[in-house]
Amino acid sequence: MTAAEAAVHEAAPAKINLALHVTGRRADGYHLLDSLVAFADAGDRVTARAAGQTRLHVTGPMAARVPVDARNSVLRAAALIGVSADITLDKHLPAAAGIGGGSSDAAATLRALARLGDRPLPEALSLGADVPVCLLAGAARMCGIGEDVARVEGLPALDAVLVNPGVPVATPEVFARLECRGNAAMPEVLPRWRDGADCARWLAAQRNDLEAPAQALCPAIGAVLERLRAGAGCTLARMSGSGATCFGLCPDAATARAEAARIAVERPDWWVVATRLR
Ligand SMILES: C[C@](O)(CO)[C@H](O)COP(=O)(O)OP(=O)(O)OC[C@H]1O[C@@H](n2ccc(N)nc2=O)[C@H](O)[C@@H]1O
Ligand SMILES: Nc1ncnc2c1ncn2[C@@H]1O[C@H](COP(=O)(O)OP(=O)(O)OP(=O)(O)O)[C@@H](O)[C@H]1O
Repeated sequence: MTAAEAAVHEAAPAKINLALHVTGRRADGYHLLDSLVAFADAGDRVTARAAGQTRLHVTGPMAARVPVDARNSVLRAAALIGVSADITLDKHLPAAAGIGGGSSDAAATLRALARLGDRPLPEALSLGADVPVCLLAGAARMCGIGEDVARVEGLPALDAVLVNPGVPVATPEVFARLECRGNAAMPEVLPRWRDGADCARWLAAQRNDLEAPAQALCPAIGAVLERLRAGAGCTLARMSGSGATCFGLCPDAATARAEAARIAVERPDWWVVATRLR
């Protein structure tokens, strides 16, 4: 088998918290969550080839934003699974952006190295609270501190615009600024949404409890939400994770592309993509 044939590719899609309710706090300071999570068709890409020693190469438009040493979530994941490989991370997602870039890269690395080394997937929570849901990489309800993940069947595909203002936001600082830590969970049983519009209406009654503390820390989030709401195309605009990326839901792909084009012209310094969440 040639080296090219031995290459294993895994997508590392952006994680979007369609709703993120903070329902409590554990004694160790970690917060209890109830979150509806979907994944975009935009993301990073991990390629791994068998090698005697693990090496990481980072390429792509966002490569300069991530560490290339042992702090990189890809190398942390490789160490956890214990399979050595030559790994390329093609980085397209902004870092520290609330869309789980590092977590999705870690999950993609685990999937790739499990295939390459014929190993079972290890317990992933030790790599970060978002890594278990990123291992699933499909619509899910995430509870506990992130370890309790259940696939959600029947989430309609949602056309969306993702917008990041280029300001990194540190997740611990956002959680630390939360004023209320005992908020209501989502309904115990999720509805059967008829279509994307029905889902967007339901989501409008849910929340991201981290939006206010993140906005206090990073006022650019307010500007992003304001731009998403300025056009007629988005039926719902909300922040993902601990920010600063926000998403706008649109009735169809053409509207998402048009809204993305409008915002990219208004704010050429922002990261803007039209995508589909599922
Ligand atoms: C905000 C979310 O992105 C929502 O999906 C995640 O809960 C955060 O996931 P993550 O970045 O993978 O989180 P980790 O790297 O494990 O934790 C970063 C920090 O966020 C805080 N943290 C994270 C998850 C959680 N359930 N409660 C917390 O309080 C803790 O201060 C922790 O030190
Ligand atoms: N592969 C990676 N991609 C992005 N960031 C990484 C990576 N490895 C390590 N990091 C570091 O992790 C930190 C968090 O980045 P990440 O993109 O995972 O945050 P996030 O999008 O806020 O994640 P979450 O939504 O899980 O909170 C950054 O400060 C970055 O330096």
